[in-house]
Amino acid sequence: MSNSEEPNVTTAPHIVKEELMAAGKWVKLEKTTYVDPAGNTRTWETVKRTTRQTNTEADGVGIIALLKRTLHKDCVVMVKQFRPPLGCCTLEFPAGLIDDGETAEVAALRELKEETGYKGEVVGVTPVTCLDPGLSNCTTQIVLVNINGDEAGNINPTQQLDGETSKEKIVVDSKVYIFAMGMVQAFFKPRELPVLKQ
Ligand SMILES: Nc1nc(=O)[nH]c2c1ncn2[C@H]1C[C@H](O)[C@@H](COP(=O)(O)OP(=O)(O)O)O1
Repeated sequence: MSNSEEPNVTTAPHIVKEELMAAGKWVKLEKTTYVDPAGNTRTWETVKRTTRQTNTEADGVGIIALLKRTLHKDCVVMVKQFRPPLGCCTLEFPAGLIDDGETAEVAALRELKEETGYKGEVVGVTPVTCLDPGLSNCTTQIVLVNINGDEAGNINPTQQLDGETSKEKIVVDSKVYIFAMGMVQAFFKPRELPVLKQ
C-alpha cells in the first residue's frame, strides 16, 4: 500500500489476443490486443510471416561474409538486388528465410551459395534479433562466415539471383549502414565512443 491507501496495481505488459485481419501466401496482418505498461488495454496492427518454422524463433538469417584471399585486403560480401516492396534495388548482406529442418548455420551457407556463389565456413552466430519491431515480429540470426577466396570453387563464383539489377536509385539496408559506421569508427576513432564524447 502507498501512503494514500490506494492499491498499487502494477501490470506487466502482455498480449491479450491476436486476430487475423488479412492473410497472403507469405505474410499476414493481425490485430494484436495487449495491455500496455500503464495497464491500459490497446490494439496494434502487426505483420507476421507465414513461413516461420516450428523449431526456430528466427524467420531468417543475415550473413556477414568475409572474403579472404592471399595478397588482397579482406572484403565484406554484399548483394545488390531489386526489392519489390521498395520498387528499387537495395544493398544488403546476403540473407534469406530458414527452411524446414534447417539450423541458422545451414540456412546461411545455403543462402550465401545461392545469392553470391561463394562457399563459406561458419565462424559465429548471434542470438535471435528483431528487424522492425514496431511493424512486425520478424526476426533474424546474423551468421558470421569466412570465405576462402583462394579455393578453386570460390575464384569465379556464380550468383543464382533473378534478373538484371538497375543502376538507378539504391537504398542501403540499415544493418549494412550501421555496420559501415562501426567499421569507420573502429578504423578512424577506435578510442572514441560515437555518442559519449571523451
Ligand atoms: N513478402 C514476400 N512476398 C512474396 O511475394 N514473396 C516472398 C516474400 N518473402 C519471401 N518471398 C519469397 C521470394 C523467394 O522466392 C522466397 C525465398 O526468399 P529468400 O531468398 O529466402 O529471402 P530473401 O532473399 O530475403 O527474399 O520467398
